[in-house]
Amino acid sequence: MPIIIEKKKLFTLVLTLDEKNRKILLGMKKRGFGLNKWNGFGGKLEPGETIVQAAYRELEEEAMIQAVDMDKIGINLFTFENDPVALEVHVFRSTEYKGTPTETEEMRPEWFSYDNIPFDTMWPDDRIWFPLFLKGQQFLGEFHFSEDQKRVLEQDLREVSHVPEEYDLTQRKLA
Ligand SMILES: CNc1ncnc2c1ncn2[C@@H]1O[C@H](COP(=O)(O)OP(=O)(O)OP(=O)(O)O)[C@@H](O)[C@H]1O
Repeated sequence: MPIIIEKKKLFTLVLTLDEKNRKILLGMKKRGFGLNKWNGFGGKLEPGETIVQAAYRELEEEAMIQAVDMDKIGINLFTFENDPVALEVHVFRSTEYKGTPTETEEMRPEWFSYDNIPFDTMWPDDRIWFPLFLKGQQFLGEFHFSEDQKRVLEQDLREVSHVPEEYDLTQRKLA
């Protein structure tokens, strides 16, 4: 079946690392899309906001911390069987922050060792691209999901030396 994209929605996803202690901050999603999964912090853009602004804002709203640094490390394009709306998720890596991670209405934050990331309770694409993310390698990913959002049916992940401003849909690998 061809993968048809009629529309895409932009999202951010920020993952905060404690590189010295090889730990990553994840949040348990308490409501909405991705409920009961561990994930980074992020969400949709607000009107008039840039992708980077949205990344800082969502981290602050959901984990109550302020990133000091933030590097865009990759973009993942998610599609779902029988759904023409693609999610374009801009992934950021942050290694320094101010404040204390605190539980909010949306997320319960917790630190995990790099060797003990709870992939079984995360989006199934995460275990595929996290290895590149953790070592700081920039990437572009495409993941096509089953209609029930439980399984990755097709995937393409590549390393890049520059992450573009937006995903060029004409260069898609899965189509
Ligand atoms: C399909 N595979 C996926 N794998 C990993 N991460 C995924 C994902 N699909 C979406 N994501 C992320 O999940 C968050 C949803 O955010 P979401 O709660 O919908 O956004 P936002 O906070 O704006 O919503 P509300 O304010 O509650 O409406 C957001 O970070 C987005 O990047």
